Amino acid sequence: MSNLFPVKLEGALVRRAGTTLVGPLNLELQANGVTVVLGPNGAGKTSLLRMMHGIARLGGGRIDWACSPEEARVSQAFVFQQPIMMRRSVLDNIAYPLRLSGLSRVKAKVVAAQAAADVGLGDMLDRPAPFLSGGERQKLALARALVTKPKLLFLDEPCASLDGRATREIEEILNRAAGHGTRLIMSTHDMGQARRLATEVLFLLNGNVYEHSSAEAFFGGASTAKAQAFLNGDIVE
Ligand SMILES: Nc1ncnc2c1ncn2[C@@H]1O[C@H](COP(=O)(O)OP(=O)(O)OP(=O)(O)O)[C@@H](O)[C@H]1O
Repeated sequence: MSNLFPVKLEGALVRRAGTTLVGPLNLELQANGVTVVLGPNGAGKTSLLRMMHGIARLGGGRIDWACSPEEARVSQAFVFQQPIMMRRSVLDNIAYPLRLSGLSRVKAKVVAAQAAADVGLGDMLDRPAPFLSGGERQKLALARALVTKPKLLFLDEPCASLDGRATREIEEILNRAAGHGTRLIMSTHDMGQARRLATEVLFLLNGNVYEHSSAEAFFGGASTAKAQAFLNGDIVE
């Protein structure tokens, strides 16, 4: 259970060069579950996640967490589609956020080694991150994000361009994290993944939330024609 929630967005938007990328959005998310953000290319999925995480500047409106903004900031992490790694070992990459949070070098390495083992990288501790495969790199990104035990984890298409096996392994890690109480908000283009992981769906179109419903309701028959067309694999604009 997380004390960041409910989070309320009121008129929240992101602008870039005079264009509104996402919003204005009114949205309330509750403490439990896995929110999957769906929508066609350019719908604003990445912008929404970045706005909520505070790495895209709020150009209007507000985002109110159930805790202070500072507490919300330190309680969340973000996994990017193309994770940025230090050109150092797997262990050093995972230990880095722990060192930043003040843990001693020795303690950080012990905790990081366990986190690496938890995502299946236990036998690659000394391998330089640039030498990892795409799937291994994404597991490293997850270990690095989860090692500080965030209450909320954003993921932007975490399995894009990964094969079925790597995707399954990543989903197992995400399920475990969710089971341990980490709130997940993620975008994906993989409808199978959305069905497997989502407890609720945010369907975005043209920078706005077009549908917000339980996964059961959404996949059972979306309530808007455009969401249903998207589910059917049609081109939606
Ligand atoms: N830095 C930027 N400057 C200008 N426009 C941008 C910028 N980043 C995104 N956009 C535009 O904002 C809109 C929303 O982009 P966003 O990446 O949030 O969509 P998305 O749903 O994540 O798309 P995709 O599925 O293709 O990743 C798009 O039209 C995109 O071209």
